[in-house]
Amino acid sequence: MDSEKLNEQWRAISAQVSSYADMDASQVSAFFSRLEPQAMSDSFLMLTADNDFIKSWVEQHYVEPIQRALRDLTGVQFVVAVAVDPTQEARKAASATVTAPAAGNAATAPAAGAVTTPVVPPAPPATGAAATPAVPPAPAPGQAGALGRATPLPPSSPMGTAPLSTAPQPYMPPYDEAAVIDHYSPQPAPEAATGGASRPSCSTSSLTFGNFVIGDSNRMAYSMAVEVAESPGRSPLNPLFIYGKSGLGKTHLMRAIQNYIEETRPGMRTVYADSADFLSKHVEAARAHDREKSSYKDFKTYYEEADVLLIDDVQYLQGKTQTLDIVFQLFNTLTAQGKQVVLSADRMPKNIGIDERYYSRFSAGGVIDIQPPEIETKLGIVKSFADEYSRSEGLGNFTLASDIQMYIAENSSSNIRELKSAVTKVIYQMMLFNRADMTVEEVRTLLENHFSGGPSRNLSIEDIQRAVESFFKVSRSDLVGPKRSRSVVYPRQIAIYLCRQLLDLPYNDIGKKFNRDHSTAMHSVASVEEMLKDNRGVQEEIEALQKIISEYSE
Ligand SMILES: Nc1ncnc2c1ncn2[C@@H]1O[C@H](COP(=O)(O)OP(=O)(O)OP(=O)(O)O)[C@@H](O)[C@H]1O
Repeated sequence: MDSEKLNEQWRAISAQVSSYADMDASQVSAFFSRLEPQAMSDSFLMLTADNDFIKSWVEQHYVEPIQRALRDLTGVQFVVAVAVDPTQEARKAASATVTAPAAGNAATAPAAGAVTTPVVPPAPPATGAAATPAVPPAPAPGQAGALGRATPLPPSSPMGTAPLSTAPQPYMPPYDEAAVIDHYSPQPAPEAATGGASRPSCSTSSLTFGNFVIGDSNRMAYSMAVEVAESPGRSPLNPLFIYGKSGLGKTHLMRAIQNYIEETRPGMRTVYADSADFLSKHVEAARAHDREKSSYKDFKTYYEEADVLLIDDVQYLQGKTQTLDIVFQLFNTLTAQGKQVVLSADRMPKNIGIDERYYSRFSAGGVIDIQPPEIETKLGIVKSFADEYSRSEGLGNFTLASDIQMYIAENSSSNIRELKSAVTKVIYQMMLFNRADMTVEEVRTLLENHFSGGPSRNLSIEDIQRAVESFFKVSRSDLVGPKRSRSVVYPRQIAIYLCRQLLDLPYNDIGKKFNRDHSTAMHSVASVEEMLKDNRGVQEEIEALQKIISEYSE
């Protein structure tokens, strides 16, 4: 079978799997993007996965639905084999650690036009009492579609010094075309659909799966968290390591796992520890040890007896060797007994600056990042938070006007804390002065100094593309087109890098504006970061470009 036919067949099989009521179409789509069909005969289908983790996940969760789809489509019982293709992994090298399975559950119906509705696990196999909790309402419609919008420039953005005029011949680094990851896709990829099902929420904390708004930026992390909550201690998600910048929802997911388990498996002991808190308790226990021998033992026992241990923000332990050793011992003790460990950090394990034996063990299970939220996700969070706030404050039928919601979503940075506090501020103002009819202009004035982006929130991807085009003398059609010559690839990578640094947008959104996919955008950023480490020419160009671009946003 030629490859075109094979791909066509695979698409039909994927569509069939997605159509099953017990499958979450968006997760199937996200997950199957990590698979490639290699061969198909009358009763045999061979697939390759990015890596071992994906392979074993597919074997556990998707081989049976694929066989079912094949049976439904052909009437024949197929054998489905999955192998690992290291080339595939290499092509997606930039996303090597973003290997995420999906919880095999249906999703809540999406709000019209929005892509931000929580995916939710079905009631887990309850080991104790615990009725399935009430389902909170799904987020209301957001406004769909890509918004070519103004986004903030981080206040800390380095502004360089080299003026454009001093760089008549832009520097070009050595170029190896074969090594370029470049998935050119001028046709926008179809939006992943979200299915529908009931979802749990937990009463013990406000941070639950039920009020976690899902978008492309966090769907996989959410799915993995759900999977862990449903089946704690099961490989391959033990340990689970969630990473991402501040305020993107790592703690929310960890607490949601904890709450879900506490509610559905009352016999299990879950322990959540913030690393800073863990460190101070450890220091305290070590000090008290001289006076009272049991104190250190008590400290350790508290964690050792956990069935599920969640340690948040482990980057905080960098350089704290003794505490890290304790974490590592606990980690080994618990995982060896099949107890679940969940860790989080603001960066991937290998970038934390800890001993290799730690980070390689921490990376041994599921490693997943949370990306900055897309505009639709932010909108979903604004809406959901406003609803939650008005419910908890007993504000009755209060709603936040859609233009105000959009204003906040568009202007807040990726840190959801900033977004939430903007909503609180607006609602508070409305209530305090009995001004439910506040206009978006008034909200703009109220929030004038609230957002961290400052004046550069008027910057867009197009502004950066324009600056890069004139700097490197390339045309827009080349910058976003299929060409892979060195003179085009390098400026394209720089432009993508700058978009990521200055606009704080998800890779997917950036990739789309360059007709590229998420992994190509990620790879571009990783390549430039690599060059920046020791290449003065590249550093100077980036500085010069940042200076030019900063003028656009003044
Ligand atoms: N997808 C989401 N849906 C709803 N609320 C969210 C979402 N993501 C984040 N939040 C909210 O944003 C706030 C910050 O999230 P959280 O504390 O989980 O971030 P974090 O990634 O752990 O940050 P840090 O690294 O600084 O600890 C919380 O109030 C959380 O509930």
